[in-house]
Amino acid sequence: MQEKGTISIHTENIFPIIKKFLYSDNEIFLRELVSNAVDATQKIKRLASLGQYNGELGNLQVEVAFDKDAKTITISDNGLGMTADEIKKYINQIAFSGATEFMDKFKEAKDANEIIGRFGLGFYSAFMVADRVEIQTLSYQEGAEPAYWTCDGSTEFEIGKGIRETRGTDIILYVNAESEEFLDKFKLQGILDKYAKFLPVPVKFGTITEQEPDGEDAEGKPKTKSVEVDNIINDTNPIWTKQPSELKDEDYLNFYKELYPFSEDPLFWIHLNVDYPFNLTGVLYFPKVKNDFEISKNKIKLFSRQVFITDEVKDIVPEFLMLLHGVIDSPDIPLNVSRSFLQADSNVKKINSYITRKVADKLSDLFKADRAAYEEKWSDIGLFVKYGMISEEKFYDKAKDFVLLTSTDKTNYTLNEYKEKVSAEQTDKDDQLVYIYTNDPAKQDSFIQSANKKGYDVLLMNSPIDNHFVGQIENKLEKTSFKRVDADVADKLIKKDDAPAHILTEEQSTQVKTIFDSAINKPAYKVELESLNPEELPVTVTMDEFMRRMKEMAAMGGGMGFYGNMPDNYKVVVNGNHKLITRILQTEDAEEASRLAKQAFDLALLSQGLLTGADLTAFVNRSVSMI
Ligand SMILES: Nc1ncnc2c1ncn2[C@@H]1O[C@H](COP(=O)(O)OP(=O)(O)OP(=O)(O)O)[C@@H](O)[C@H]1O
Repeated sequence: MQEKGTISIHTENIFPIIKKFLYSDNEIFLRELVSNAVDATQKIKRLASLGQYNGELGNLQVEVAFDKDAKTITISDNGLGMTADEIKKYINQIAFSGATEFMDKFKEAKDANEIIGRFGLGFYSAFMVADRVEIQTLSYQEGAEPAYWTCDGSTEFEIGKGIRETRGTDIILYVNAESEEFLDKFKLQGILDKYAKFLPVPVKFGTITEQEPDGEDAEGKPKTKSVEVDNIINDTNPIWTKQPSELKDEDYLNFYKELYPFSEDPLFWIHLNVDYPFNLTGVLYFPKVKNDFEISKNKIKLFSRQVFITDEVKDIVPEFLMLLHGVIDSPDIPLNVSRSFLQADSNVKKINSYITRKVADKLSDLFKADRAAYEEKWSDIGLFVKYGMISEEKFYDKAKDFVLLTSTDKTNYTLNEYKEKVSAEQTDKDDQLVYIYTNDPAKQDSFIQSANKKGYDVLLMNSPIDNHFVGQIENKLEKTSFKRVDADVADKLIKKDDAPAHILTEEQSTQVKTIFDSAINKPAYKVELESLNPEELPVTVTMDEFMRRMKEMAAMGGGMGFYGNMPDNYKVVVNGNHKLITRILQTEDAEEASRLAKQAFDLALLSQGLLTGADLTAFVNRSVSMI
C-alpha cells in the first residue's frame, strides 16, 4: 500500500514562507520535535495508567542522533506512535487547519515562536532546516502496522507501510545545504542544553566515556576501565517540580550554580507553587545586585511544562522584579502570542500580582523571623524593595512595614520607628516632620556634623534609586518632607520659632553684606545675612532643596527643561552672630576685611568640594600669607 496525496491546505505552498521567514530562529526546530517526542512518551504512560494500554512501557526515552555523511538528524521516541490514518489526520490535515488564517496573519508575526505555536506548526518547523522529512512510526494499538510518511517541503506527500519494528516514532530530517551547521555535535548539544535541559523524559544524545571500577592491579591498587554510557542531556526532575519540603538549602544553591555557573551565591529564594486559578511553579532567587542594574536583568528563564521557551519575561514578571534570577514554569502563559496580547491576558496579570505578593510575603517573613539577618542583607535587597515601592502600589502597601531607613551612623529603622525617633527634635513650627538626608556623606560632612550638633539625625540616601524613593515616600507619608542636609544651614533646615536674636544692627548687616558681595564678586552666589547660633560656621554655601530637585529632574529628562537651563544658584549664608563677622566689622583696613571675608567664603566652598582651579590656588596662597 503506497499512496500519494496533497497536503490539505488552501494556500499554494506554505513551506517557502516558513523557511524564509523563520530563518533566524531556525534552531527551534529541535525544541519542537523533541517536545513532540516527549509528549508522545507521556501520552503512552497516561494510556497505560488509564488501563488503555497493557503492553510493556519499557524505558521511556527520547533520542537525538545525527549522521554527518548521510546528512540526517533523527529524533526518536518510544512513545505512542501513529497509524497511517493518524498521520493523515494529525500531520496532513490538522497542522494546516489554520492555514488560511496563517496566510492572513503571518505578515504581522515578529518571530518564529509566534507563528509556530499559534498555528500548530510545530512539526513543520522541521522544514526550516530540512529538504525532506520522513516519519517512520509504529502505533501502540494492537495489530497496528508500521507506517511511513515523507514530504519534500512541497504540498505533495507520500504515505505507506513503514519499517519501524518497535512502538514509537522516528522523525528523520534530510538536512538542507544551508543548514549543515546543525550536523555538528557541539551545535546540537548547545541547542539541547538550551531548550531540553529540564525535559521530563530522559533525552539521549550520543554517548560519553566514563570510568568504572575494574578490579585491582598487580600492586593491589584499584583499577578503572573506560566504558561508553548513554549521554543523557537533561535533568528530568528539576527542583521547581518538587515540593519545597523535599528540598534543602543546598539543593537550591546547587541549582542556582547550575543555571548561573559564574555567579555569587544568591541571598535567598522563593519557591513558587500554585495550581489555581492558574498553574505556575518556579524558583526565584534574589541575587547580590551590584549598582549596575542592566547586567543583572533578563536572567529569569521561562519554561512551559519543562520546555525552555525564553528568557524574555518582561511582561510576565513585574518590572521591578526583573532583577531576580531563576525559573518560572507555566503552561498557562500564552507563549506564542504577540506582546500586546500578552499584556492584556488576564492570566498574565494574575501571575504578575501573584509573584509580587509572594515576594512581599517572603521579605516580610524574613524581616519578622530574624531582623538582624534581614538588616545584614539590606544593602542588597534595599534596591528591590525601594524599586518595588516606587513602581507598584500593592507592593508599597506591604513593603512600608519592612522597608528600612539607614541613618548616617548605620542604624536601620522602619518608617514607624524613624518617625518615633525624630519627631521630638525634627518637627517644625507648622507641625511638619522634616527628614534630613545626605546623598554624599563625604562631601556633605560639615553639614552632617552641624545637623548632628543640633540634635538632628541624618539619613543615608546614596543608592541610585534614592532620589525617586525620597519623592515617593514624601508623597505617601503624612506631614513629612525631606531636605538634603546641605539645602540650608543647620539652624534653618527645620524652621522653628526659637531663632537666636540678631547681634548686628541693620546698618552693620548691610555693611557686612557689602563687604562679602564685593569680596566674592560672582553673580551666581547670593549673600544673605542670618542670625544663627554663634557655634555655627561663619559662612555656609547652600542650594535650595526645591531648586536642586528641579534641576536634578531636568538632568534626568523629567520634563523640567526650564529648570535645567537655569544657571546654578547658591546661597551664601553669613552667620551674623559669629565672632569672625564681628572681627571683619571691626577691621579698619578695607582690604584686610575683604581678605577675611574671601577667606571665610573659600573655606565654605572648600568644605563642599566646590573650590577648584585658580580659586583654589589663590586660596592656598592667601592662606600661606596669612599664617
Ligand atoms: N513523535 C510523535 N509521536 C506521536 N505523534 C506525534 C509525534 N510528533 C507529532 N505527532 C502528532 O502530530 C501532531 C501535530 O504535531 P505538531 O507539532 O505540528 O503540533 P502540536 O504538537 O499538536 O502543537 P504544537 O507543536 O504547536 O504545540 C501532534 O499533536 C501529534 O498528535
